[in-house]
Amino acid sequence: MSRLIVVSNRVAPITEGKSSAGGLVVGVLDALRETGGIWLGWNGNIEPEPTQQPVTESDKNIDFCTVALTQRDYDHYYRGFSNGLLWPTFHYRIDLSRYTGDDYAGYLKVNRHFAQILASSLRDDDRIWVHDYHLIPLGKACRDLGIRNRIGFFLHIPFPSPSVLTTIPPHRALVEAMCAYDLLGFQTQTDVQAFVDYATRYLGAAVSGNEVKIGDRSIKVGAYPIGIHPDQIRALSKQSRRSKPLDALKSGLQHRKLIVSVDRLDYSKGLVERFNAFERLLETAPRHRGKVTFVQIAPPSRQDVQGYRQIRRQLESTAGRINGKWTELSWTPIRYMNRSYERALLMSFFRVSQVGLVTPLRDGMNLVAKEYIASQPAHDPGVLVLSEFAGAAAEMRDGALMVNPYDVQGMADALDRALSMALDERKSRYEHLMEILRKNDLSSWRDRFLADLGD
Ligand SMILES: O=P(O)(O)OC[C@H]1O[C@H](O[C@H]2O[C@H](CO)[C@@H](O)[C@H](O)[C@H]2O)[C@H](O)[C@@H](O)[C@@H]1O
Ligand SMILES: O=c1ccn([C@@H]2O[C@H](COP(=O)(O)OP(=O)(O)O)[C@@H](O)[C@H]2O)c(=O)[nH]1
Repeated sequence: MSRLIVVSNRVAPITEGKSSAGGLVVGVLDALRETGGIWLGWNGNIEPEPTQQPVTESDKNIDFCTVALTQRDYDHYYRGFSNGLLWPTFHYRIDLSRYTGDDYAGYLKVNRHFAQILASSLRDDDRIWVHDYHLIPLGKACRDLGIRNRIGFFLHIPFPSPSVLTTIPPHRALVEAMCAYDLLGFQTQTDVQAFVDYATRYLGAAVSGNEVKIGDRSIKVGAYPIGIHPDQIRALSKQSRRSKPLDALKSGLQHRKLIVSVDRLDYSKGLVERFNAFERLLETAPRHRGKVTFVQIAPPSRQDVQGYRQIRRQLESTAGRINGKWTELSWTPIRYMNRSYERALLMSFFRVSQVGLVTPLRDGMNLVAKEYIASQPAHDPGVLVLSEFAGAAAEMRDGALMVNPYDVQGMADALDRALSMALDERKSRYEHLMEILRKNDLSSWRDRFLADLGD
């Protein structure tokens, strides 16, 4: 039978239950658990010499094949080109992006290395599914080694419009490399359109239906919004209902309402704007003072990449300023935590909250938005306040309260509306959203992508 080989920079921790604060790992692990397969990627370690032979650990039906990176590769490939240039640019933060030729060379080198590792154990009928911006040139590197298997690529982050993409010096080489894949998957139709716009304008592509023709190559493109397993999340949200952390959260609340947010500590997530919106709510709707607590869980991420330390300092000072001004002896308005929690616990926090506040400035999808809804009790659901710039907005705009994350007053108004919403309206919004989450669940993401990739 044909094997499925998944390749991504980050690979799930093999220990069940260990928290992993990133949507790619969460989504791919859940999807692979059902089909089984091989998952190749970086093990998160730095070693003096490049790994020639990946270490394989098997867990049930998945073989995890991982390699270490050298310090130099980590600096140029992960920290430099991937997270110092591609991440900010693809999230429209060209002010934060830094290009160097050495980073680009290191990025290509690691991609070639991954291709060699793949080539060494590949069977003719294996299907290869490559994930995310770290590995854009992997398909081309495979083709250069003579690999003819079906290879699909899924981008978890937004694909920027051509005017932003072209700020990347090797933009043309990057997009040409994408054309080595048989199928290109994006989170939303907006991302697909941005890719098609670039391909037609800069590469002379002709588009017909979901096929993009460039020279003698024909590539399928499509939107495959990543989902969750809503019923599993629902079950998870109830699993920790008697846990100590949940008890501690509830006893700290003292029956106040709860607004909750969970994000990696990333400048793309709009945290400062969100803190300011919560303060604006306290200023403009005084009835909420002392009556609502905002819990922000923000595990540190990519702390050695420029831009991330700055956002951390900025947030600490914003939270300190707001709490300094508004805290009373018996109430702290913002609880800001730089730590991660196991997913089951997070879901139980969502379940007891009244509002899920998800307001990224840009986001490929944002699984937290989907998990928030799936965790709600059907008889008394909370309200999702969602940024129009999250990929999740394409599916969830009719059930969530939509906001522009740059509009502090607009977000404060949405919070006020969410906190005051009548039960009937909350229920009908929740039911509508659950229907969508069930229809576009994680299995359908995987199955649609693999069906289009073909054998
Ligand atoms: O691996 P890290 O550098 O620690 O970063 C964590 C992951 O962040 C990004 O996740 C994205 O994928 C999610 C699932 O599709 C999506 O909902 C979210 O909007 C994206 O930001 C990144 O794309 C992953 O490669 C990282 O592993
Ligand atoms: O402390 C944490 C914080 C986040 N997550 C999970 O990490 C994922 C974050 O994915 P999302 O798509 O929202 O954003 P990303 O971090 O991938 O940009 C979600 O499944 C969260 O439940 C977690 O397990 N523990």
